Amino acid sequence: MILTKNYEGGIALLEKESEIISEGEYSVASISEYQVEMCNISKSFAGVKALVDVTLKVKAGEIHALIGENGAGKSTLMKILAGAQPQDKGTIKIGGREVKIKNPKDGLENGISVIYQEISLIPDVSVMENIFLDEFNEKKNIINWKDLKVRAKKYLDDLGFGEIDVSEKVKNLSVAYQQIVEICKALNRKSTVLVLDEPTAVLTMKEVEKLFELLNQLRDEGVSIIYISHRLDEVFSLTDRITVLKDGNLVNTVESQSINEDELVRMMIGRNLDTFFPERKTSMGKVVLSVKNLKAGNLVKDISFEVRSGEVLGLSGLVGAGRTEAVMAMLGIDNLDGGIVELDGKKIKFKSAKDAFKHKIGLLPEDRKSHGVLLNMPIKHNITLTCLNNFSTASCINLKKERSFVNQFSNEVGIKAASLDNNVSSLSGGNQQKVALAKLLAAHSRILILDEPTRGVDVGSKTEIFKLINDMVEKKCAVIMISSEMTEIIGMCDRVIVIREGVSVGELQKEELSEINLIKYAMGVTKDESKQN
Ligand SMILES: Nc1ncnc2c1ncn2[C@@H]1O[C@H](COP(=O)(O)OP(=O)(O)OP(=O)(O)O)[C@@H](O)[C@H]1O
Repeated sequence: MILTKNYEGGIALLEKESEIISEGEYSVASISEYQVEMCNISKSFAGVKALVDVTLKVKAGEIHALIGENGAGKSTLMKILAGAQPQDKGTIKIGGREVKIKNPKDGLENGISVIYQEISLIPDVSVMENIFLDEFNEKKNIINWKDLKVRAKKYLDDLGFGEIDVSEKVKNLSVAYQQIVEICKALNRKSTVLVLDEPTAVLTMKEVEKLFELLNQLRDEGVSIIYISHRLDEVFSLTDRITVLKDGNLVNTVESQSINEDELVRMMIGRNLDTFFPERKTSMGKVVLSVKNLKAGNLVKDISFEVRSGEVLGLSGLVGAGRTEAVMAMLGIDNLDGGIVELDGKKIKFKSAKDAFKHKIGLLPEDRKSHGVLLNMPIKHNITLTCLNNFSTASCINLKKERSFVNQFSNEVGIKAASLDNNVSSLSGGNQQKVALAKLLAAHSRILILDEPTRGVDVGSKTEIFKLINDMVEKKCAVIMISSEMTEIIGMCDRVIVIREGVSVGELQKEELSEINLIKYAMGVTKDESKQN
């Protein structure tokens, strides 16, 4: 297969070089308006209809949003396009020509690159090796490391991420930086179809801006971009057309300019959304947890905060500011190099997450797949893992009691699953996140630390999750919430500590919370100046 430009600036896929007549002109009978045509695609997993007769058509030089509730079938459709999963039925055309994409190699050869929600880089090798991985093969046994370094650096500089060390192992990078490395890898493949699954979930506003600039640039170069997101503001600001899926079915494809947010939400969830941030009765108690002058590794230099029972404390800041790292060190998961942690006014040193859990402190980790859930265990066991004692007598689990709890609880959290006996790995990304949260809520912790609690969760379910958090807070639970979504911080928190470059630089009360104030603190503007706005 040969990928070449067509006369409209789009991309054509030719079988032989002889099909090219002159630049931009070739002897293929018909050239489709669409770069990607997935027609009547169906897919089932052991009785679960993930996709039913879905058609998706994406033009060259278009950013096309693919949206829908958790479990609607978005990732499955993209996995089929990339060759990660076979469809049961339906055809795929790329550049007007029908193609059989049987495996990921076929996907790559057809110019398709997917950046999944869960990063798929090799953690133990360097940034540059990950970017150029496709270039390593047995024929090329001499690697020009100097050249790789220069080229990797250029990609990162061009994207505005020159601070990433190309020789650093990927596992040592933040999730946001790992995502940038994934994008560099796709760019190096000269992909003509780029799929991004929730790419901004871990990026801050500044990084999102940079990413959007890059995506607009790629669109202008004729790349077809399929953009999966639960953030509707992004969908409107970035994309040209939107395809909505619901329960595995196509609802519609519309021009982004032709629809407003309420109409889109109705298409997605089949109803209106009343209040996004539900009301909470606030009644704060005394300080339950406090940290002073926390120091850990290079990222946590001097962080102090305290949280009261019945309070939601936000930790805000740019990606890499040290929020997650501070919490990990506080709980003894990572090394704590200095500072004081107090629980109920008494000095304490947690040895591990398990130790913290014994003190009724629960953590919802940022990396759901590695730390939040046990993927190869049933959904029901994941949920009751933290509260098995409630259903056990004399080391025997009362299975009936356990099942009834799991049924009720998974309903409350809104987990969509064919059966709660299925493994968590069979769930969509957003539903896995809900299992991680359910597991934590079921433990009835008195202090909850939620790191990006609604990552990958659809709009309707976000509201449900906020209600559950509010219920816990009304029962006097103290919540520490780390979130890159500023609207979420503003809508949910009673108070916010802003962290910049490993230091807690400011505290904002509820009435002071605004995007502009949060950004100013995060970027280093003094408190008095920020309050004037
Ligand atoms: N490997 C699998 N085994 C069993 N069921 C699966 C598997 N992969 C997906 N499913 C099911 O297919 C349906 C669609 O899932 P998919 O991941 O495509 O949803 P999604 O729209 O991407 O959701 P999200 O927004 O949560 O990422 C879900 O019901 C899911 O549980």
